[in-house]
Amino acid sequence: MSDLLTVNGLSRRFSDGGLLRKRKTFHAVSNVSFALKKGQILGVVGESGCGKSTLARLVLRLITPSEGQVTFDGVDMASLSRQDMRRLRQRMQLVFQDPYSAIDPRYSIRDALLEPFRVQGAMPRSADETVASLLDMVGLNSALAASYPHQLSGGQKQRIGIARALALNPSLVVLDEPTASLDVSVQAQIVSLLERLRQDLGLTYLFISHDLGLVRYFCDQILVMYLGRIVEVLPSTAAPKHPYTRALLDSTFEPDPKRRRTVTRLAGEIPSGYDLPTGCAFANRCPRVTDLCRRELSTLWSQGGAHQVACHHPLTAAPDAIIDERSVA
Ligand SMILES: Nc1ncnc2c1ncn2[C@@H]1O[C@H](COP(=O)(O)OP(=O)(O)OP(=O)(O)O)[C@@H](O)[C@H]1O
Repeated sequence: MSDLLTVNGLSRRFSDGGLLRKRKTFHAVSNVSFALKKGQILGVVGESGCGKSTLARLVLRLITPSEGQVTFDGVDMASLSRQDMRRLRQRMQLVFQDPYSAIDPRYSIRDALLEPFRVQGAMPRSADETVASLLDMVGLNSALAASYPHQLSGGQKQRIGIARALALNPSLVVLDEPTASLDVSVQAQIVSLLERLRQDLGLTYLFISHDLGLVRYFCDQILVMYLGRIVEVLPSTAAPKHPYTRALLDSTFEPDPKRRRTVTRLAGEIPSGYDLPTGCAFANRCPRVTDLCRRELSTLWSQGGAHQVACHHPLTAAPDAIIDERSVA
């Protein structure tokens, strides 16, 4: 399987609005590299503010990188003219977290679904048929075409958001927390819809979430981000080796009491992105920290196969072996 998307040494810094001499630089994404194969689902996980959405916007070139390169299907996106970029955009689409703000409340569902064609200046010959087939694709009745967003439930709106993203037949879909604003039962329906669409349409997903449990269930490969950097790259079935990934996993809900583990609460504050520490950014919260961690940042190093970790003292025990005795009734 060939790579659809490759990202090399991608960084993005933001300057605050201070006067020139006092201006401070915020490191939102630092030196991120990965490859995403056609047909695969890559999860990007981390706490709020770790740079997930900035990474998504960089990949889609909605913002330009401070450094680094994004290659889509063999084409360096920085080399494209505006017109070529517009053409390429059809092949990479974004599904937003908040379906409420993603659809203009003044548009009927029909108009919302036809908008991508209008923007590209390529209206379909039979607009009604196109709208009906998009609605059918996401499991909605074609009668909804005449409705307005306020008449729809959150789940229905997210289905419209997905249909709109798929209208122009993209290859890559970036899903930015697509289920975060939905009820748990609706979340499960949206995840299974996304899985069916991926199989039926041969889509490739970049799936952004703060929920490691969901990412492990849905994705093939996972990138774990902490303060703008990748701290671990792991296949979804692998046991985490970075203490941060471990702590994220421990904080997810495990319905099976036999597999339930001790919940480790992360102590300490996330350092500021204005003032990155020299060593590991997780050092002040890490139970395994040593002087080496405070002094030197570990590069990502191989743990066998596709598994890589940026940690001087990676974990060795399998996670599910660590069971909280108190929770086993
Ligand atoms: N245009 C901007 N100017 C200044 N800082 C920004 C800008 N965009 C993002 N940031 C900062 O970069 C950091 C990363 O933000 P980002 O939205 O990528 O994180 P995230 O992991 O997606 O968080 P969340 O899950 O809360 O959406 C945040 O601290 C944010 O304040």
